[in-house]
Amino acid sequence: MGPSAMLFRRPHVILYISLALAVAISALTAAVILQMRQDALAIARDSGHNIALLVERDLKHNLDAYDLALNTVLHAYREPSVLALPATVRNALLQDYVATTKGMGSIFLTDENGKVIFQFGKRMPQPASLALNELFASQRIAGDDALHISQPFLPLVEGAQRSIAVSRRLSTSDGSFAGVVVATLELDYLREQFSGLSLGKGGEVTLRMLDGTPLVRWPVLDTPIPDDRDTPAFSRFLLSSRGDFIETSHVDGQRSWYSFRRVGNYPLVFSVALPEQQIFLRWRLRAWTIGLLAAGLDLAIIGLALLAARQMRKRTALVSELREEAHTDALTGLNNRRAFDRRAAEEWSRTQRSGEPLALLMLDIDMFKAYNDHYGHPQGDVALRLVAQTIGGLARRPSDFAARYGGEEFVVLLGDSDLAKALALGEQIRAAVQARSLPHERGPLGILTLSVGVASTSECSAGSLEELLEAADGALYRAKSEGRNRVASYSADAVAAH
Ligand SMILES: Nc1nc2c(ncn2[C@@H]2O[C@H](COP(=O)(O)OP(=O)(O)OP(=O)(O)O)[C@@H](O)[C@H]2O)c(=O)[nH]1
Repeated sequence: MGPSAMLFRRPHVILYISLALAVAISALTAAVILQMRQDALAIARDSGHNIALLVERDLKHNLDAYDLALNTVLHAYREPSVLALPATVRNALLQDYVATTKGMGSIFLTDENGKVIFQFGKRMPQPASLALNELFASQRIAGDDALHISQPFLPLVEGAQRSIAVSRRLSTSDGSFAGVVVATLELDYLREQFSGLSLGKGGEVTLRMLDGTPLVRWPVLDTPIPDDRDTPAFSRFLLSSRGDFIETSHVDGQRSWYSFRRVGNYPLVFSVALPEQQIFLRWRLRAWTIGLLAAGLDLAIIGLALLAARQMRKRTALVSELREEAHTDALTGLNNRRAFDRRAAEEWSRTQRSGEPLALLMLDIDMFKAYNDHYGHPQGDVALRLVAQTIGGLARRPSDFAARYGGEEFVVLLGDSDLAKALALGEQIRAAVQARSLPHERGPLGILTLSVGVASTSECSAGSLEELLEAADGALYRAKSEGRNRVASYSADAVAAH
């Protein structure tokens, strides 16, 4: 049997195959969607890293330049030969050094009393109006001349912008306080730098001091930059010099992907936050599209398989119906002549091999032409059905095979039956038909009867199926000629007459 024939016999197999296919498609789709999600996160992560890295390097570079400017001024004022120069020449010289720093508000140097000795910049702070008293006081008591970054402040100068001050302490040779050198950095400059970053919708960058003081945020908020020093996100900034993590923002309650870096050795931390919703926005759209397509495909496959299975079942039912019809006599419901021929040939071969006897009954309704003529053809059909029913009801063993041989003639094939058994069944059938007492005016007894011819290989030496048929037919002829309504065997001695 070929694979397609096997499928036709088992339509549920196609359903199982389609289900397996649908499951495989779903699993593959889920794997692709998950991979795409990871890719989306990886892209956001990379872009966060890159932004943090580039900005951190730029900030560090800028602060290093500030430090260099402070040191230049500092060293110049420790150098007697520079100090000997006229103030205008000295200042012009120094200006050239410090003018390269970006975002510079101003740079100035004071003596130990806060008196400005050198100053340069767009907005010159007046010593009396310095909002840097605190810085000055803390540098006075500081034990070293390390770089100090101040809290943000607004210089008391017209047009000044929020700034931070980067300062170093001037010490005399014995280490006592000799003044400060201070450079102010306008935070707007940094904001401007940050504004050029491409962060996507909802993304933000923030520069904070390590004590949590926010300095610059982009995009700019309408409200002051939220102080988030007590948030879980900020506490993670303190754990290491760089890293990334997902955390819920305390500002808008959104989960965001954070990437952060400390700015060199300065007490500053720069962070990038990209909202998770935004990171997965495109992925979500694609995932839905792919997911729906896959679901549609699954449904189509299962639907088609259901349809095909239904068609196959219909076809199988039709085929068996046709097969049944091809072997059944339409009028009586008994096996037809073709079915008999096939079965008889099979049985003949089987008994030839096994040596078991094979018997045959030929049955013919008596004076049926007269019955038809008298009662009409339709009633003749009724009688035929009744006789067929009687024969079928008695030839019930699995090895019995009853068929309509043609017209008003029937046959019964009896596997593993000798003549005695066959005669007994013939007699049983004859008696049963007689017992029905169907009126037949022209019949031998005034009721419908039949004659039976019997032959069995146990008694006759039939060399072929045809010879066995001929023997049974001959016996039937004898039953008819000897008066009808009787059973006769192929030999004259075995006739049972009634
Ligand atoms: N109603 C009906 N009659 C059928 C059918 N097939 C055959 N016959 C009739 O059966 C009759 C057979 O008659 P005959 O072969 O002459 O034999 P008989 O009249 O039975 O006489 P004996 O066999 O000698 O007893 C014919 O009249 C056929 O028309 C059928 O399907 N339906």
